[in-house]
Amino acid sequence: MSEAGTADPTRRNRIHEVWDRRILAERTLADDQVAALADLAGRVRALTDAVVHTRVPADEIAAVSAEVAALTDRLSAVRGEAPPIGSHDGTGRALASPVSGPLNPIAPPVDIEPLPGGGARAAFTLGGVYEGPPTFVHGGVSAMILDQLLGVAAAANGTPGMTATLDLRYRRPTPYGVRLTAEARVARVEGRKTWVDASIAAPDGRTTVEATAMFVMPAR
Ligand SMILES: CCCCCCCCCCCCCCCC(=O)SCCNC(=O)CCNC(=O)[C@H](O)C(C)(C)COP(=O)(O)OP(=O)(O)OC[C@H]1O[C@@H](n2cnc3c(N)ncnc32)[C@H](O)[C@@H]1OP(=O)(O)O
Repeated sequence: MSEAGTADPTRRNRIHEVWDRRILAERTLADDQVAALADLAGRVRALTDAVVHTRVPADEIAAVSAEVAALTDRLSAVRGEAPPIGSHDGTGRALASPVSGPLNPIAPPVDIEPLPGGGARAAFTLGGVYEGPPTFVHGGVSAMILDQLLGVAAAANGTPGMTATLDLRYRRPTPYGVRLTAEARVARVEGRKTWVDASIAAPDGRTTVEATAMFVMPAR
C-alpha cells in the first residue's frame, strides 16, 4: 500500500482501482456459497432461538456446546479477512448486514424495500432473542432496524450518507412475536446532509417508535 502515497494522481487512482478489485474479489462469494450460507445462517438463527429458550439439563447443554465448537472449527478452516459484500437481489444490500443481511445469523433479518423518491419500508417479526423488557423488543434493536431503514431511504433518494445523528422517541413498547411494519421517508436535503423520518408500527397500526436521522455524505 505504500505506493498509494505516490504524487502522480493517475497512478494513484490506478493503484486504488487494483486494490479495490482485490478487496472486492476477496469479499465476493460464489452463488452456490451464498445459497449454502443463507441456509446455514437460517439454521444458526434457529439455534440462537433454541439457546435462549432451552430448558434441557446442563449435561445436554454441555454436549451440544462441544458439537457447536467442532462445527465452528470446520467453518474456520478457510477464513476471509472480512465479511462478504455484494448483492444478490439488485438492491445493493450488504449480504452480511447485521440488520438485513441474509448471510448474517445475528440479523433478524429485516427485509427492507427501497421506495422510489426517497423512502423505504419493511415488515418483519422479531423473536424472543431480541427481548428487552419482558415480552417486548429491546430498544437498541428497534434503533438498529430504524437506522438501517432510514439509511436505505436516504440512499433511495440518491443522497446516501453516514448516520450523523439518530433521534428516537419510544412512544409505547414494541411487542415481539407479531408482524411489525416500518416506513421511512426523506424529509429534506441540504448540501451533503439528508434528514429522514421513520417509524415502527404494531399490528394494530399504532406507532411504537419514531425516529429522525441526519445522514452526511462524507467529504472524502
Ligand atoms: C436504490 C436504493 C438502494 C438502496 C440500497 C441500500 C444502500 C445501503 C444503505 C445502507 C444503510 C446503512 C445505514 C446505517 C449507516 C451507519 O450505520 S453509518 C455508521 C454510524 N455513523 C458513523 O460512524 C459516522 C461517523 N462520523 C463520520 O464518519 C463523519 O463525522 C461524518 C458524519 C461522515 C461527517 O464527516 P465530514 O464529511 O468530515 O463532515 P464535516 O465536513 O465535518 O461536516 C459536514 C456538515 O455536517 C455536520 N455534521 C457532521 N457530523 C455531525 C454530527 N454528528 N451531528 C451534527 N452535525 C454533524 C457538520 O456540522 C457540517 O455542517 P455544516 O457546517 O456544513 O452546516
